[in-house]
Amino acid sequence: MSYDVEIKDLCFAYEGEMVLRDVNLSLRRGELLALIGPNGGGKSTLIKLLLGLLRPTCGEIRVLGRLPGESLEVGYVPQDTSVRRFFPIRAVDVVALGCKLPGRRLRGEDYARALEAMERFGVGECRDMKMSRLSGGQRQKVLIARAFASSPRVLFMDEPTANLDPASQKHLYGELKRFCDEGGTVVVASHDLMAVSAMATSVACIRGTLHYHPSPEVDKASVSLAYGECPVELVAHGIPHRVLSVHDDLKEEDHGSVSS
Ligand SMILES: Nc1ncnc2c1ncn2[C@@H]1O[C@H](COP(=O)(O)OP(=O)(O)OP(=O)(O)O)[C@@H](O)[C@H]1O
Repeated sequence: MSYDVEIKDLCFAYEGEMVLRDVNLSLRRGELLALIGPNGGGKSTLIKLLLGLLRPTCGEIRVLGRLPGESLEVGYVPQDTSVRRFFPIRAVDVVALGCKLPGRRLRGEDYARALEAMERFGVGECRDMKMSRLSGGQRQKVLIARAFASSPRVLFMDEPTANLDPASQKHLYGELKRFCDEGGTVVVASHDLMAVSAMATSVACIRGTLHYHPSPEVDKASVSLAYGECPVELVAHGIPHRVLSVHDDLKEEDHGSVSS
């Protein structure tokens, strides 16, 4: 079985300080993984490792069978959408650059794809505006459009809905679901537990290490492991309910790592 994303015995330290350890994860094609966990839990660090922006301290990562950063079929939405105030790039250039292949100039076809994606995410009218003049939500939508416009097989998204209004969030979740139904694979970090649980096919709780759940229903014990003791309500299969099930005995899942 080949996986779109494979992580084996990963650990990572910033300047000697270990922030991720014993991380194992295997994602099949079509999977939409919601990455949840508290502030500082390691979600952004894991996404940066998947992108090749950081290198593992130990262990291995493969994305589409290659080292992180090697595949061109990977789209990314960063958590930080801020841009330098005086950086004079237009929104449409940001999106078109996401479509450009390395080693060649931007072409008309890149701009056509960029505009189509910008229209799809409701920022077509921002095409000629400088990034620094856009609102936080508009900037986020431009970066989402960029990720989709690059025709990815795999999308990594770090808090992509943080600046979006409810209608735009719903639209993005619909697009992500469609992307996965058509054979794409997504890892999305989010604090929006209800929404991600409703759209995800699997959930990983991360707080230093990773606890994988092959379905979007997360038991209370795992949420406690990830978040501490805060009460959490989740939506699974579109039906709101309070998560009550507890299993003391966390077990090895078939293709993820669950440790106690
Ligand atoms: N560049 C860095 N240098 C040193 N430590 C860092 C750096 N970036 C993050 N960390 C630390 O790594 C840990 C994990 O941070 P990370 O940003 O991955 O968490 P997160 O789950 O994405 O948090 P949030 O929900 O707040 O975005 C934190 O303890 C953080 O302080």
